[in-house]
Amino acid sequence: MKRIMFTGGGSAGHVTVNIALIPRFLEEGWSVEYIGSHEGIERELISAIPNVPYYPIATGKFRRYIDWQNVKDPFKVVKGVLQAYRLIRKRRPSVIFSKGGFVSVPVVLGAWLNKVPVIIHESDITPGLANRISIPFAAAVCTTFPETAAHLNRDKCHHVGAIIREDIRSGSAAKGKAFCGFTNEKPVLLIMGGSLGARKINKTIRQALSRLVERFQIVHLCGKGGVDTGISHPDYRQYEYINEGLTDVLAMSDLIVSRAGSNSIFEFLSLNKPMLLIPLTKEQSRGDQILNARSFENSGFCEVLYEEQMTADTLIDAIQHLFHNRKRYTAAMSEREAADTLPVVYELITGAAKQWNDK
Ligand SMILES: CC(=O)N[C@H]1[C@@H](OP(=O)(O)OP(=O)(O)OC[C@H]2O[C@@H](n3ccc(=O)[nH]c3=O)[C@H](O)[C@@H]2O)O[C@H](CO)[C@@H](O)[C@@H]1O
Repeated sequence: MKRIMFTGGGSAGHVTVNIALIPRFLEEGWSVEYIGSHEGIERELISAIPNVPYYPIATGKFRRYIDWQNVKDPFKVVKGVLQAYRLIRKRRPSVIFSKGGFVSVPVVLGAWLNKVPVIIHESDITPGLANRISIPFAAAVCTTFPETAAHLNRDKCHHVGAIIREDIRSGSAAKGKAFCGFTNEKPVLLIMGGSLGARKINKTIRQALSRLVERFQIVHLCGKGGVDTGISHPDYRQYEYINEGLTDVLAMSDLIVSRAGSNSIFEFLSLNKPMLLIPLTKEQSRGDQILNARSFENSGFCEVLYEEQMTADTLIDAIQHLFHNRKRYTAAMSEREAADTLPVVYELITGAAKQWNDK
């Protein structure tokens, strides 16, 4: 039986691309397995998919800052490489698909030592650290943005576009309203702080809440530990994270305020949802979300509010401005030609697997 192993984790953004691809491989009769970390979000998300065994391995973080964990983590990475090497030797996949995140580095090295081809996917304009380390060991790199080729070995690069789960358009606004218990006709504003939440956005939304609920019903995805149980209002719903049911919540939303994580913004784009993006700052990240947000802004798909300028007042102004101009954004988004990415990526991966098997 043809076997593919997926890897990637740490944040939902590093798993959702895999979740979009896995059904295609299962439908085509492949055996699909996943290598992730012991404690990352990927464990929970992948365990919910039937027929996909999950193998946890040790993993360490590659930090840009000083932390006592920096002493321990290289040992964890070495342990992870050994575990991944043994696992891949035993399971003998014909290809590995890596979405990135720290757990993917030991897997890519384990695959390379076993001479199993690796296909990488990069969601952002500039590659993340885990992918930068992994790319020399990979057969090919799929990119979401065409600009990414400028940062990589062009021979390995394939611009495929965003890989989005196929069910993203299947949501029902009525089910979303029932899920949230919304009963009136006010427009729905979705606040999404990225899969890991966003403390500053959460705080500012709550400062602006009494004014925002006058005009909107609000769904707030706050991230782990972000729910404030002291706030209760019939037009305000808070959740740490929604897995099942997110498509319905997206279908019901009229406007979205979000971080500029690549997967989320391409999902909003595919649904033509007017969006206000608040990218992570350069201090909080490598600046990838700023580039994502600018690219969308230049295409006329979104408005951007930089965190440094965000107060309750500027946030309310920006949301109102977006609401007034929502039709312009929806029109710009619906005019673009959306690529059918999944079949292209499927061909690329199966092509690499075939070449390896034919050797
Ligand atoms: C802090 C950090 O490192 N962020 C990075 C991380 O983003 P992060 O994982 O936060 O965000 P993304 O937007 O890329 O992906 C989030 C995914 O989670 C889903 N979702 C989110 C909330 C929820 O309640 N339910 C749910 O299903 C979204 O629909 C989306 O598919 O990876 C992205 C892609 O490499 C990068 O662009 C981000 O810069």
